Amino acid sequence: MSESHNAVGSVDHARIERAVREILEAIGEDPSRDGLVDTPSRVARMYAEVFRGLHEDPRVHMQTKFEVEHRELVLVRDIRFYSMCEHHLVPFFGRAHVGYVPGKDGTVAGLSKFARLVEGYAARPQVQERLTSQIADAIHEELQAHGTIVVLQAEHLCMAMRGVKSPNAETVTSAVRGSLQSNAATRSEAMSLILTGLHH
Ligand SMILES: Nc1nc2c(ncn2[C@@H]2O[C@H](COP(=O)(O)OP(=O)(O)OP(=O)(O)O)[C@@H](O)[C@H]2O)c(=O)[nH]1
Ligand SMILES: [Zn+2]
Repeated sequence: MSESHNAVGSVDHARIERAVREILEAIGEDPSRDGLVDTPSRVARMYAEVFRGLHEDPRVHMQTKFEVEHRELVLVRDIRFYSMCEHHLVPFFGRAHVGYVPGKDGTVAGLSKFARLVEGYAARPQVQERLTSQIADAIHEELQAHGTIVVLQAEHLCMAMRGVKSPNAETVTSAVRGSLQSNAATRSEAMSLILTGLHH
C-alpha cells in the first residue's frame, strides 16, 4: 500500500495571517495591541515550518540507498519527533523507533535518513496511527526490506492540557511488515530491543 500524497500548492502566508487575526478577535482579544500585532505573521511562519511536510515527499530520503552484506536487523531508536494532531491542531510528540531487516539485495539507507523520514511525515496534520504506518510503508517498499517495524511513543497535548486532562498518558503504536510481521521470533527480538530503550 503506498501513501496517498495529497500535497497541493504551498503555504499561503497572507491567508493564515488573516485567519489568525480572525481567531484572535473571535476569542475576544485585540489583535492590534502591542504584544499581538506581529502574532499573525509569526504564526504564518510557524505553520509553514511545522506543516512543511505537506509539500514534500519524505520517501525521497529512502532513495539514497546502497548495498551492504548485512541481512539482519538494523534498528534506529529514540528518534525525537514533533507533530500536530489533526483533530485539535495542538502538538503530539515523542520518540520513534524504526527497524528493518534488509531484503535479499542488502539494500540499506543512511541512518540519518530514517530521522528525516520521520520528520517529513510528522510535519503534517497527523494522527499517530497514520504517521506510524506511513513510516513503515516507506521503509518497507522503498528499501524492499525483508521486514520492517516502527514503534512510536507519544504524548498528545490535546489529552494533557485540555479535554480529559491525562498528562501522563502515553500512546504507543506499532506497524510491522513482511518477515517482522510473519515471524514471531524475529518480531519479539526487535520488540525487546525497542522496549529496553523505552523511557520517559
Ligand atoms: N486515534 C487517535 N485519536 C487521536 C489522536 N490525536 C487525538 N485523538 C483523539 O481524537 C478524538 C477527537 O474526539 P472528538 O470527540 O471529536 O473531539 P473532542 O470533543 O475535542 O474530544 P475530547 O478530546 O475527548 O475532549 C479525541 O478522542 C482525541 O483524543 C491520534 O493520533 N490518534
Ligand atoms: Zn488532538
